[in-house]
Amino acid sequence: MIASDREERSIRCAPPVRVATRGSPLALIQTQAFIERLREICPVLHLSGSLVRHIVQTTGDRTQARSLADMGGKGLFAKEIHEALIEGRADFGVHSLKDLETFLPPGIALGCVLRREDPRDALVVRGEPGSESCGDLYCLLPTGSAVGSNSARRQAQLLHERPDLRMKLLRGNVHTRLGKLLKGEVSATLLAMAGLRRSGLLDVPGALILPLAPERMVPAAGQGMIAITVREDDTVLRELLALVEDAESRVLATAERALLVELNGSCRTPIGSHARLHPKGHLHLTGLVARADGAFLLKRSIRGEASAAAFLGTELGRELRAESPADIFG
Ligand SMILES: NCc1[nH]cc(CCC(=O)O)c1CC(=O)O
Repeated sequence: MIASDREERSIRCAPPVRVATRGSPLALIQTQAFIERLREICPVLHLSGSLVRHIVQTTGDRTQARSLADMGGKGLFAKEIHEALIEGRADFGVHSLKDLETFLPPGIALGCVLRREDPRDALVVRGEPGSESCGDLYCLLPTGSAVGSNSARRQAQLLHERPDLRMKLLRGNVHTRLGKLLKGEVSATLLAMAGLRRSGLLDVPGALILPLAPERMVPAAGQGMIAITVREDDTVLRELLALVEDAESRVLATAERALLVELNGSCRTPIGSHARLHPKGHLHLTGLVARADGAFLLKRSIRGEASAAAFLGTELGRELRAESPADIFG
């Protein structure tokens, strides 16, 4: 039984397996995490040459546009990776789930998600540990402080609490943004804990990292999850990915993304979507819709059976839509 199981698996992961990824430091770290999981399931992939990394430069990496939203938002980091799969140059694509468009192109499937890292956003402020004694995180920022962020979702939620803050665009990868903060270009920035943690940047002298509760700063759908894409018709590799999948994370991703499907907002509409599983198997989903200036902000939650993840996302999406001004998803 076990022997035949093994035999079957070794057939199913016949090398070489080619993994497409962006070349950013975080993308490479995430790709390494995927490769390690794959090798646990499929030891033959330890052999040299059995696993090939294919680095793809995406539109999102190339552009210096003012803001990614101006260029069409999400998917800008994924397009060339999808093309590599469709054209048969690679077998798997590695993505941050939150950067993956809501509707994948024909022929591309979401093969699996890996175990979720910390899904929270963090406010990162210049300062030394110990200076966060004021009781409330945001009070570290004097009135009128400049905060660097390109995310309409983060800006909206911060401005809703602190309309006095000034938002500045701050592009670049996690390292670049931290560098700009330390140089004094801005007083603070907002970053994903997952990116900071995976990049080993939780302990940077001069930068104080203050994680924000998901109820206060609702994360993006899929935040903290690595997603693997695969050709839809590649049944063999899809079965392999099913073994890599983290089932709980997939349930969370399903609920969070069903909300996006229902709202189908433009990439400029700030939308937050965050699911959690409670010990008795209940799923708790929080959704957020706002205007980028924070003047309008709507937050709602829903609870239900984890097996109804997609339904809960759709229901909460409907509720948010019904209560929002008609023009907000324009
Ligand atoms: N928008 C870029 C991006 N895409 C994924 C991450 C971090 C990892 C994750 O959230 O899964 C980041 C950086 C950030 O938002 O701070």
